[in-house]
Formats: sequence, C-alpha cells, structure tokens
Amino acid sequence: GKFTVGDYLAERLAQVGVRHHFVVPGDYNLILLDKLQAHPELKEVGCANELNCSLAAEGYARANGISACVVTYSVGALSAFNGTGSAYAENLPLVLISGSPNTNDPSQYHILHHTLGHPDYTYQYEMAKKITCCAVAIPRAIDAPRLIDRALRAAILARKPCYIEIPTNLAGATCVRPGPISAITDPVTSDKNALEAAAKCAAEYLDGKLKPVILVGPKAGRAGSEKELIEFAEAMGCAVALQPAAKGMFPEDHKQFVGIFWGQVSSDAADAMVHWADAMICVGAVFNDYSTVGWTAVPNIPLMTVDMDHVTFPGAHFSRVRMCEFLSHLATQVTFNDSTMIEYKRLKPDPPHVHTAEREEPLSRKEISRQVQEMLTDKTSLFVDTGDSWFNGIQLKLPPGAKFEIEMQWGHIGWSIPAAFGYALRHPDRHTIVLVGDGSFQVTAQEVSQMVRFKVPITIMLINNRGYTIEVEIHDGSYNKIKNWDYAMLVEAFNSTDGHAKGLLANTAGELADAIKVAESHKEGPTLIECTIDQDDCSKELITWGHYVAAANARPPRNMSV
Ligand SMILES: C/C(NCc1cnc(C)nc1N)=C(/S)[C@H](O)COP(=O)(O)OP(=O)(O)O
Ligand SMILES: [Mg+2]
Repeated sequence: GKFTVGDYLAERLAQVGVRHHFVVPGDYNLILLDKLQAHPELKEVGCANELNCSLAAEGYARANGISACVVTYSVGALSAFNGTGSAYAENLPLVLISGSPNTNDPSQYHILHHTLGHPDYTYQYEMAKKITCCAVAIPRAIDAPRLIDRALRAAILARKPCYIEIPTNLAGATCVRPGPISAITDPVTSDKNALEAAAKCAAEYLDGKLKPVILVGPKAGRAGSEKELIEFAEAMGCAVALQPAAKGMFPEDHKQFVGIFWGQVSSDAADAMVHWADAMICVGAVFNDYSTVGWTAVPNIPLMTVDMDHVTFPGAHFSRVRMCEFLSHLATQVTFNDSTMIEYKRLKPDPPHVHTAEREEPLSRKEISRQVQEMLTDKTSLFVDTGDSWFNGIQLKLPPGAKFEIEMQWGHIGWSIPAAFGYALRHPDRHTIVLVGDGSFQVTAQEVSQMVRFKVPITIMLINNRGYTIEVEIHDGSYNKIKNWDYAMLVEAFNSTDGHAKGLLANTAGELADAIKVAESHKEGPTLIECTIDQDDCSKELITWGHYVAAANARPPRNMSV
C-alpha cells in the first residue's frame, strides 16, 4: 500500500533504535497506532494510563537510550506530560507523540471532545514546548519528514525529550520515504580548538594541586561516558566520589571509589575526601537542594566542571567540548597523583557489622537491607523509588556489573513501577528489582498488570511503613497517613484467569527470606513482597537529610522592603 506519515514515523523510530513503543489509544491516534503496529521492528506495549505510559517510556529510555510514548490528544497528553517532565529532568530522550484534531477543524471553529471546549487547540503544543527540547506540530503531510527528523535529532543530541503532534487525518496521508538515518544520528564532535584549549586549562587548574578529587554526577552516565570516566580516573589516580543520583555510574569495587558524597549523609567517608580536596573535577554533577542536603553540602573550592557538551574552570568556559572525548583526551595528558587514595586508606571506615535477624524476629528496615544486599548480583538492575528506599538503596553495595536506577531530580513517587516495567522489556537479560514504599506504590500500582500481561519477572520489594515517612520526617501532618491496602492480594487480583503474579507478605525475617527464594525462582511474572516495618523505622540518613531539607524549605522570604 501507500507509504504514509505514520509509516515515516515508524521507520524513523525503528532506525533510531526503538523496539517497543508505549501507548494508550484514543480516537485521535488510532490510525497512527495502526501504522506503528504495522512496522516489523516495533512492538506495541499498552499501558493502563498515560502517566504510567510516559513513566514506562522514561524507564525504557534508561535501558535503550531512546523511547516512544504515544497518546491521544489533551486527556492523554496532559498526563503523559508528567513522565515527559521526568525525562527532561533526568536527561532522557523520550519521544512524546500525540494524536491531534483533524486539520479541517480549526478553520471551522469546531468545538471538539477532549479539548478545553474552545476552538483553539494549540494549547497542548505550547505546553509541550516548555517540557521538551523540541516540539513540532505537523500541519501538512509534506512537512512531516522535516519536522519529525528535526525533533528526533534534537532529542538525541540534547538527551532531552521531544514532542511530535500528528493530526488524526494526517497519520494515513501519503508521505515520502525517509532519507539516510545518519542525518539524524550522526554525533556532534568536539570543536578541536576548544578541546585543546580546555585541556590546557585543565593542566593549569591541576598544576600544583596536591589533593585532587573527582566528583561524578548523574549526567556522566547519561552522556555515555562511563568507560572514558574510568580511563580518566585511572590516569589521575585520585579518589572518585559519586553524587547519590550517579550511583552505579562508576564501579563501586574500583580501588579509587571512595563512596557516595551526600554531605552529612554521605557513605564510606566520601565527605571527608571531598572536604580534604584542594581541587575538584565535577563530571556531570548536579548540585540541587536534595543532593546538597538543603544547601549544606555545596563544595566551597574552585571547581573544574565537565558537562555533557561544555567544560568550565574558575575564569574560563569552553563550549562544544563533548564529555567522553574530553575525558579520554585528558587521560593522556594528566599527571598521576594518588595522594588522596593514600589518605583514604588511612581514614576509610571498616565495614559496619550487620546483625542477622533470627527468623522469628519482626522485620526491620536493616534486616530488609541485609537480605536485599544478598540478592544483588552482576545481573541485577535495582530501581529505588522516592522515599526511604532512596536512602536504603544508596547504602547498598553494588557488585560488579550491577546497575542502579534512581529518579532523584524529578522525584515522582511511583515512578519505579512503570519505569522498571519499561526497562525490563528492553533488558530481559537482567534481574530487575524494585525498592518502593507503600505510598509510592499506590500511585502507579496498575502497571503491575502490564508486568503480568507481558510476563515480566520483576521483584517488587514493597516497604510498608504505613504512610509517607519521608514527608513525616520533613514535616508531619494528617496528610502523611494513607489507607493501607492488602498489597499481596492486589497484585494477585491482576492475574484474573490468565496471569502469574505472586503476592507475598513478610512480617518476619524468616518470612522475607522464604519470599525472596520464591521470587528468585518465579519467572512467569512479577513477584511483590510486602515487607511490613514500624512506621518510624527509617534510616538515620533520612532523618538528618529531612531535617536540613525542611530548614531549606522554611527559609523566610527576603524582606521585600519597598
Ligand atoms: C508523598 C511523598 N512525596 C511528595 C510527592 C507527591 N506526589 C508526587 C507525584 N511525588 C512526590 N514526591 C513522599 S516522598 C512519600 O513519603 C513517599 O511515601 P512512601 O513511598 O511510602 O515512602 P516512605 O514511606 O519511605 O517515605
Ligand atoms: Mg511509606
């Protein structure tokens, strides 16, 4: 048959590496969904709602590098905006695609369903511009190639989401076939002069410094620079500390790893190394209120920062210097200096003694962490949702090859359920484990039904402390209470007559150990283990961190004396 706009989009998505596209149908996108479904390399994955659809695509982009979320106009897209915001905040190229009204409707001033009830339908496109690096609305079939290619290339280069709006009567309209995909995927390399000048500046910055430290942030992983980072670190010989959102982006068994730098809730004395340093090379670092513990842990020495496409020093900035190229170039230039590792050997704390609970002991947060630690292997991909799961997850030691996913910039409770689902579809070779609180789980629980439908064997460790404990530690109130669910029964309800989810309850250390054994041998679908702990059984790190974040939130407005 004829080649259409929908076929053009399908071919481009397949060419940039998409193999699953996440959808919720609606009458504005049905023809488009037919075209995507018809593409041999694309597998359609239906989601229970558009929030989960966009969060599943966000998780898929972590595994695949790029993802697609296809929704209907307005009622669909406005929910998908939330997962798109997460992709923006987390530097992930999620392609948000929305059906839209028939191109004849605007000029006829038609009032249409799903819209706000007036004949101006441009509001969605205007909103999408704010949460993507490139938003396009296709006015005619002839414009489709240019606009689709522009949006995809922008997203790939910026590692940010893009938005493509396709009117319902254009998806099936005749369109030319796409040109070479290199026009979209060919990378932008560093400017030679800028790279040389930045390397020279780095030499001057490091010259005479006795105690340099590398601080790795989340953008190091997103820039795909993990290999070059190790190369650079080994050429330097110095201590490597990670921000919490960067956990897993540098091997924790590496001899230069000195822990997670998170101010007063750092691990392994990483904060001592950061405070001892007289030079700090920040690679992909993000200093926000959460990673600086309410602004109490902002480095106070002049920094050299290596970002995804630029490098800065005290008094200098170099644009169009790609992180991976710069790090591998620097690795050939820098002088080896392991003074910080010599010092670290002196002050590295001994591993804490971990008490192993008796089988009949009521479950505690510590015992859960001890048993989860034992679950981790080189095949593990561990998702930690917003809550004390952040702190419990970040304290775990990742074995070589284990991967870690956290959404610390956007911080949407419930993200981990759809995101882990999307991720696991792309990585059936990995054992995806989720650490999620009861409050977070209640936000996106429906997506467990897709794990059942697609037989995805994810292990969900649901930490039931009866409410929003992070919020309790920041500032308590009645609003931090939630209605308790029978979580084990809920996930088994998703089975109906043809599913294989398992829901287990663990009140004691022994019950948890037994449940983990069941989960590890259950491959036909997800296993949820509800782990019950006391509502005040939270990490000391959460209490300290919550105290300073609450203080930062409480800063009085500067007196606006007129
Ligand atoms: C309500 C909220 N944050 C505010 C919030 C509200 N809405 C969205 C979408 N995202 C958010 N982070 C948070 S962190 C809860 O304590 C999470 O509770 P839970 O999942 O049960 O974890 P803990 O008990 O360990 O805190
Ligand atoms: Mg909770």
